[in-house]
Amino acid sequence: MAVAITVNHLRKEFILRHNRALGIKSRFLGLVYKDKREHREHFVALDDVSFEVEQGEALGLIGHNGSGKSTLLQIIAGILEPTMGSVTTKGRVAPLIQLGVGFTPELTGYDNIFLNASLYGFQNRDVKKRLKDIIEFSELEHFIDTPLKNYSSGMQMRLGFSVAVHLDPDILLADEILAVGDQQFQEKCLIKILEMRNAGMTLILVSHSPEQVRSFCDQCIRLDHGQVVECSLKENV
Ligand SMILES: Nc1ncnc2c1ncn2[C@@H]1O[C@H](COP(=O)(O)OP(=O)(O)OP(=O)(O)O)[C@@H](O)[C@H]1O
Repeated sequence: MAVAITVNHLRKEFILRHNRALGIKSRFLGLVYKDKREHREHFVALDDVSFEVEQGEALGLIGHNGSGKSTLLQIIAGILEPTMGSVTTKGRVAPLIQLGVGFTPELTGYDNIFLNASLYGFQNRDVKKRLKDIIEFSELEHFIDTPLKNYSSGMQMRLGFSVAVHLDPDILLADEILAVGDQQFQEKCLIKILEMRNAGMTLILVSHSPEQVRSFCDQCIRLDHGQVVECSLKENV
């Protein structure tokens, strides 16, 4: 089997600023002297993370709040740069990571479809061929000429999901995005993901639902404070 995603000794540090405790004097001195300014901490969000996902395989990513799951997905999607390490992906990656990423609030749903698809490298003429299916799947026909800023979070998710899955991704990165959809739409999305998996798509699914991970994934990884902890679908999820 060919490998679709390789994550190689990934490390991500964020800088945390601690300036709440600074008194007026220190803040004043901080304006003049660099070393008196806020205290900065290098926070390690991902620590030496390595794994591979084969083509057509589905990996479940689990872990407590703040364990590094979204950070990892954003690095795989190319949205964030790692501090150290590397990621390679094979094929077209569709990141369903954060609501609103790749969309412009002032533009209508219709215009956002073209904008979002262009970020995946699609020409307008190719989008037009898929337009009917994208709008129909999202069930947003009535609101498609409304600016995105007037969409609810569930409506934004519907549009984002519909665009992503109609652009033939080889790899889908899904970060709890379905959580904001209503139950009927969630089920429709899960069926669509299953169909795409059957057609050979690779999937990374971040979820807090053990049931979802067990029914969708072939293997899983648990992150604990940014480190990979072994995880077995049968015993740990
Ligand atoms: N831009 C940033 N600056 C500073 N710290 C950040 C930044 N982004 C994420 N972090 C920190 O990195 C850690 C991992 O965050 P991340 O969002 O990846 O966790 P998560 O596992 O997806 O959490 P959840 O289950 O709550 O979605 C957290 O402690 C978070 O505060």
